[in-house]
Amino acid sequence: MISSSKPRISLISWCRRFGIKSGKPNSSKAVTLKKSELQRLLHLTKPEKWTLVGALGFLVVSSAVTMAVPFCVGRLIDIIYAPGNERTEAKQRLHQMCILMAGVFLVGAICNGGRVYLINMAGQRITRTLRASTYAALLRQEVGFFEARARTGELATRLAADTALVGSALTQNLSDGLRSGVMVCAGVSMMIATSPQLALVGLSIVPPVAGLAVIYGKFVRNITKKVQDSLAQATQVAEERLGSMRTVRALGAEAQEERRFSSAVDKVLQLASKEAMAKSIFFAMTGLSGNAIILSVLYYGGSLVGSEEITVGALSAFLLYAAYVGISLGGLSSFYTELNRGLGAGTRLWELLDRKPAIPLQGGVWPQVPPAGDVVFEKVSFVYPSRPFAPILRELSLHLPAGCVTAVVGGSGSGKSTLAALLLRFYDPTAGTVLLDGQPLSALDPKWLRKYIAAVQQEPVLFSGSVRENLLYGMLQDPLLADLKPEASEEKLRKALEQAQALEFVKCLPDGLNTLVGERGAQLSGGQRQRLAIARALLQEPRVLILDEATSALDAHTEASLQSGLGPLLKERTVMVIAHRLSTIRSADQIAVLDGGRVAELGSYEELTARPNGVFSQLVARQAFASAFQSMPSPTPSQEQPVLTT
Ligand SMILES: Nc1ncnc2c1ncn2[C@@H]1O[C@H](COP(=O)(O)OP(=O)(O)OP(=O)(O)O)[C@@H](O)[C@H]1O
Repeated sequence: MISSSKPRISLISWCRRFGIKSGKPNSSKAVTLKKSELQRLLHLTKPEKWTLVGALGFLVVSSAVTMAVPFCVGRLIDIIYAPGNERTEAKQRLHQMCILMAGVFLVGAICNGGRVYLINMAGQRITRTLRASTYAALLRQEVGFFEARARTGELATRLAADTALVGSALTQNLSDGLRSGVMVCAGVSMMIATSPQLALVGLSIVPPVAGLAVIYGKFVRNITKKVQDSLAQATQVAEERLGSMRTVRALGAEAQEERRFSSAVDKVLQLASKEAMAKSIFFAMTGLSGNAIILSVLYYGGSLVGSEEITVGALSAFLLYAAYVGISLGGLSSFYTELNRGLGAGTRLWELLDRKPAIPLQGGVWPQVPPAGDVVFEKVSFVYPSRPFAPILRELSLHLPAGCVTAVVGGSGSGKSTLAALLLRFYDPTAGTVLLDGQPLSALDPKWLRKYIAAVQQEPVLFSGSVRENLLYGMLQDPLLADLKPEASEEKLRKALEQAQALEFVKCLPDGLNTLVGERGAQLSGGQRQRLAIARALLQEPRVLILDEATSALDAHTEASLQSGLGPLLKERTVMVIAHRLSTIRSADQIAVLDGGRVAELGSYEELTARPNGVFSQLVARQAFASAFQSMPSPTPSQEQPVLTT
């Protein structure tokens, strides 16, 4: 005899093996089936309610047809086994019954097809809405959110896979589950109506299977979240590497990348195999239970037929109902599995959809007049959210007077680009304030702010599309830039390109302004990308312009003509120039030298070079020494921006 404690021990070890703790709440990362989450998931179906009601109607009819089959088959068998003296009448009834059944089957098939179509359409629409709102939620997040971890690939997976999982869990799966539920209820009722004793034998298996299903469902929810997480990590690895193919090739890192990706997908496989193991145990047990029912019903039913308590037809109908109930119970368990997978994926999506960005996209003071452009950094301290223990700026104070060109210089990593990022309000300072015309940036509407501040970043990015689309990027749809609509005139485009020294090369492109630039502008040179980015910024006609190493990829001649072309334009605005080549900032109104997270020196080029031991003088001296090597060819591995691995 098996002791009563034995199954408990094996169940506990089974649970442990799959990371389910019995009795106590699961680990903090575990997903529990909360009523509110289920409600939220179901809420997504609201816009599709009429489609789903239609599908439900079809479902009821098609299920009724299916459940009528065993009854009809039972009657047919009894007709076939009719005694000799009733044979002629039986033949007629058989004929009528078959015609009736053929008609009913046709209706059933049409309803089933209709159900599947409606459900699929509803599923696709829910997935579409979910994708769009997740993408919108992503776009609302502050810049720091995307840097917290290397996560663009992960986010792409959420957009593609998690949304599809939730969409199908709510529609296809819900419909199949409902169908199974209806069939189980109807089948059980018919079993009881046909023979209550037989029904008792047949249904004795349901309670233990239901218990198993609860444990299994909990496990599937947890493992789905883990599988989706590790899949997202694998996608992240692949996306980053494939997007930087030149660097991978130049450094001969293909084999290393192959191994890295293999180990990432190995993790997915490990988790998926746990899931498969649980699935196999569950399905094997439910299948075995189903067959055990059929066997015991046949055995017990046979004796009932022998004692003439039920007919052969009734036993056949009962067996068919039992089989349908068994299949539908299997369907219900799949429904339960998929619902839990949907919940697992849903939890990850809610995290994104509910996240409030640290810096909102809009909201705040919207001044009626454009700013004069007076910028003040007042005792600004800053650490990056992803590196909270590495202070970059320490109580830095700096005034950028309106209409003046301020150059910001300093050693590599001294915080120059960080200063620009704070001015664009990509981040908020951890202490201190950045002011524009005396107003803290945090009080101003970020949309208003970015209308008047433009930046040409150190590594300007162009998107796949034409040169024209890139120049007008962000302007076409923005009603705030109405003065540039419709599509900044050709003349304006031409002028901006001319000022950015880009007109000549754009003219030489195969389709001029309509030439496609490739992914991230890969079909253009670094210098061409920089000049297009400058033209894009000029088109915006900003009051404050940030040029962060904006001309670093240009040859000395093009850079000089660009500077002389830009000269008059820069006079009208507040300009922050970040430059390594110190010779290019001679004409700046003032130069701020960053060192140790503060402004170490401030003055004109002449004033600063006049201080023999000053930080700026040392920078100039070091650069003069380095320029002695300029004529030597640089060993740049590729044209791609230098890429570091995560
Ligand atoms: N997104 C980020 N997350 C965390 N740390 C960052 C981030 N960006 C920059 N840093 C760190 O902040 C410091 C300042 O970087 P920043 O880009 O402002 O320097 P920089 O003076 O512009 O350098 P360079 O002249 O080399 O471009 C560096 O130590 C850098 O490692």
